[in-house]
Amino acid sequence: MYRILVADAIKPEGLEPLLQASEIELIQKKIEEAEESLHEFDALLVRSATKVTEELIEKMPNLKIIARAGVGVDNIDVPAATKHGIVVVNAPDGNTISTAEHTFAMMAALARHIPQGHSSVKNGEWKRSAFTGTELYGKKLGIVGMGRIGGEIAKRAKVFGMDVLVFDPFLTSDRAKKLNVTSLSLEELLPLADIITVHTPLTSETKGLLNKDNLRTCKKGVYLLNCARGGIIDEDDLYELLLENHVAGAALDVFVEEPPAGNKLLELDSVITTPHLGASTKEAQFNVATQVAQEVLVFLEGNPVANSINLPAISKEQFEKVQPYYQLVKQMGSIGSQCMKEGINEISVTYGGEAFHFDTSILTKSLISGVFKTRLDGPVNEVNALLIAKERGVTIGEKISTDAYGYANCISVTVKGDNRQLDIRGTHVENYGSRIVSLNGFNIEFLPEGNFLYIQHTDQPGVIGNVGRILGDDEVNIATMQVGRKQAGGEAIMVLSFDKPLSDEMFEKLNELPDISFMYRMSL
Ligand SMILES: NC(=O)c1ccc[n+]([C@@H]2O[C@H](COP(=O)([O-])OP(=O)(O)OC[C@H]3O[C@@H](n4cnc5c(N)ncnc54)[C@H](O)[C@@H]3O)[C@@H](O)[C@H]2O)c1
Ligand SMILES: O=C(O)CC[C@@H](O)C(=O)O
Repeated sequence: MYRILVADAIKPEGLEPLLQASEIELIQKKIEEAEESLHEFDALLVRSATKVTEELIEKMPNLKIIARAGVGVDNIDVPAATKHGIVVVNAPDGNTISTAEHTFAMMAALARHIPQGHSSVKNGEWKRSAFTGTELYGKKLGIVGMGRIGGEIAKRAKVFGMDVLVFDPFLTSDRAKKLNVTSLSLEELLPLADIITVHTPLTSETKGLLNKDNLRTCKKGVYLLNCARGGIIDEDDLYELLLENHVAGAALDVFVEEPPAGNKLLELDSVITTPHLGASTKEAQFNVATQVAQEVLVFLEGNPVANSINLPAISKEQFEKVQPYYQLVKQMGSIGSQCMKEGINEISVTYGGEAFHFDTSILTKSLISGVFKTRLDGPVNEVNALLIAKERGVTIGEKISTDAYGYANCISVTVKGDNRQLDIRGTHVENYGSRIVSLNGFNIEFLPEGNFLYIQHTDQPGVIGNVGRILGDDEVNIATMQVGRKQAGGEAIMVLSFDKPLSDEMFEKLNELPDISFMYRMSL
């Protein structure tokens, strides 16, 4: 049974996929109200009100996924979630249209002084000339951040007869051409635009992206809009430029502090505002709730998510290609870790054969998580595997090769410590399953599932018999046994599997046998 905490107001109809699922309990409570039971939740669903800090994450040791019903994840400490192995997903396009429409409504309201006119009439006035506005037609609209929302605004601006200038360092010339917009640097855009609207995420680079220094290069009388995140236009600088009438007016849906109690921008008539309503439509709220509900469900069922912030995005099609090897590499990592009784300096993997014509990075993450899972206490998974390896100074190598050692596909993993190294090879055969086919250069074949004993010994009569006898005397049943050697009379290996893990006592007894070089227990 998975327990999901819905901590913000998320549209209940959108949560239907989770409500319909079996083995899922959905609890709608604010964090403060759920304080006593935070440790029980597997998933957390939020909008922008809940601040998902590292402190909160630490109070939720069972948490596996954080879902943001919306686009911006600036209310979530993503690095902390990553460190704790928690997947973060969002709903990237469910509210695009609503936010673009809201921005457009704000633009029209700004240009025609609609909120001011509205208040004036309600106050019993009829001041027509005081609210003379400007047409949008023929004006130059500067869009800063040409992603999903920026793109929708550009389309609407074109229909209004506006000339669209955009600044986005990541915009390709192809997309600019398709949208029929002029791509400029910020320095080029600012002096040309009559109206500027920002649609970037809030990051360390975009905080204060528009400030008094560069806004002074704008035309006097420019209009500014921020329906993205508070702080992209520096609030103090904006206040100063509005007082000077250098900026004629600003439309703000978002603020650095929300609600913006005491914010001096609210004192100015030239500022029109809404309480972070960009995504507040029935349609957008249904879309984002459905998107994240589906993502959480898919994730809890063990399938790949499409909109993760801290995992490589992987499509269903891609996952079908990756899936057969996903568990195999994790088990190979686990074998490597359990057989290396010392610190690990290096993990390298080669994906051999025709099968690996896809992005193998998720497989490498699965391998690394397999290595560390048996060594670390906390959560270890594909989300934090690379970070854990980096923190421990472990070098990771990944190669693709055409050589599959006679198999259709073959994954070779080497785990190196200060003094030793272990080489493992595995393959996957359709309708047959995964097998380990070589350990330390010894050909062998076993299914990597269950409790194992790996014994390296001298190849001579009696060794296998002795092992069998000691186990038999203590009524330990051998489930399977595989042997391998490189040459007669040299070193050889045995891999035995048991229904239960081998006891310490039995391990010691076997270890005392003559002609045994070393042995390891593994649970896979
Ligand atoms: N007001 C609301 O209710 C509301 C609703 C939805 C989204 N938002 C905000 O709008 C933002 C944009 O949403 P989106 O769906 O268009 O996101 P998106 O990821 O599709 O687009 C963001 C664009 O910003 C660009 N960008 C990044 N850094 C930049 C920089 N330094 N300078 C210029 N451009 C830069 C990116 O290249 C990208 O094209 C979100 O991050 C969110 O914070 C607000
Ligand atoms: O939850 C909301 O209404 C705001 C969402 C919006 O800011 C977003 O980033 O998607």
